[in-house]
Amino acid sequence: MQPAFRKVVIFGVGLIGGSFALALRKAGAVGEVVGFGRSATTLQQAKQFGIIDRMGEDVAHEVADASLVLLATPVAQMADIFMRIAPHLGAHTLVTDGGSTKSDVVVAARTNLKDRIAHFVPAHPIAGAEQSGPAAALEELYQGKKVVLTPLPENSKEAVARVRKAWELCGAMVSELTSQQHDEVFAAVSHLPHLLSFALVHDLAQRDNRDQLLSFAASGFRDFTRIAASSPEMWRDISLANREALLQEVKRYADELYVVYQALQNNDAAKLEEIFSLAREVRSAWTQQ
Ligand SMILES: NC(=O)C1=CN([C@@H]2O[C@H](COP(=O)(O)OP(=O)(O)OC[C@H]3O[C@@H](n4cnc5c(N)ncnc54)[C@H](O)[C@@H]3O)[C@@H](O)[C@H]2O)C=CC1
Ligand SMILES: O=C(O)C(=O)Cc1ccc(O)cc1
Repeated sequence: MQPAFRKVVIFGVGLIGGSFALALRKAGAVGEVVGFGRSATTLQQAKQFGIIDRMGEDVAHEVADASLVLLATPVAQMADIFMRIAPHLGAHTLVTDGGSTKSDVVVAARTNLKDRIAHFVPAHPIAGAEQSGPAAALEELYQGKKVVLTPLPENSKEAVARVRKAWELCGAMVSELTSQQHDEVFAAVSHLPHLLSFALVHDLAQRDNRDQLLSFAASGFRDFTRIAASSPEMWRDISLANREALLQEVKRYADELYVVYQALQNNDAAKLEEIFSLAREVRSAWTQQ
C-alpha cells in the first residue's frame, strides 16, 4: 500500500521536525524524508538517528514533487524559507509548520508565498521539551498531545483535512483556532511562563552568591525553572513575534505580583491565603483533566 505521504521535506530537523519525521515513519505514513538545515553536522546526526533518508541539496528540485513540506525552524527563519520554496511548490505540495506563534508566520507566508498561500496550513504542536536538536527528537512526542491548526480563508477543505491527517498520524489531537486567538492563548499559558522562568534564573545568575543559592535550591525551583533551559534563540524569536500579546500578559502579571507584594507588606494573611487557595484549586483541577 502507498504511504499517506510519499515524500516529506523538513526544514529544521530538530526536536519538532525530527519528532514529526519519526512519528510518521512509525505510522508507516511516509515514503521518504528529506531534510534541510543550517548545519551539515545536525543533518548528518539526523541521518544517523534514522530521522531523514537524505540531506536535501536543491530546494527547487526537492519541493517540486514533495507531498508535504514542514517548516520546523525558529519562527524568525521562516520568512526566508517561504521565499525559497515559493516558486517551486508542486501543484499538490502542501506546507505546514510547527512554529509556536502563528500571526507572524502567517504574515511571512502571505508575503512570500503570494498567490500560492493556499498551499500553507499553519500548525502548532503543543508538545515539546527544553531540549533541542535531532538527538532530542522522539517518535512518541505528539502521542495524545494537542496540535492547533489556524487555517486560512484561502485553504481548501481538502488541504486542511490532509494536514490534519498528517498531525493525527503523529498521534496528535487536532483543534482549530484563528491565528489571533492562538497567539493570545499561548502568550498567557506558554510564552509568559517561559519569560518568567528565564527572568527568575537570570536574576539569581547575576548575584555574587549564586552558587550558594543554587546549591540549596530544591524540587520547587527545579519545576519552576526547567523551561529556563530552553533554546534562547527560539524564545527570543517567540517573544518578539508575539510581542503585543506578551506585553499585555507581562503587565497583567506585574499587577498581580503587586497585589501579592502589598498583601505581604500589609501582613494580610487572609489575602495571601485567598490567592494561594484559588491558585491551588485551579491548578489541581487542571492536572486532573
Ligand atoms: N521546543 C519545543 O518544545 C517546541 C518548539 N516549537 C517550535 O518549533 C520550532 C522548532 O523548535 P525546536 O525543534 O524545538 O528547535 P531545534 O533547535 O530542536 O530545531 C530547529 C532546527 O532548525 C535548524 N535551523 C535553524 N535555522 C534554519 C534555517 N534557516 N534553515 C533550515 N534549518 C534551520 C536548526 O539547525 C535546528 O536543527 C520553533 O519554531 C519553535 O517555536 C513548537 C512547539 C514546541
Ligand atoms: O518544555 C515545555 O514544557 C514546553 O512548554 C514545551 C513547549 C514549548 C513551546 C511550545 O510552543 C509548546 C510547548
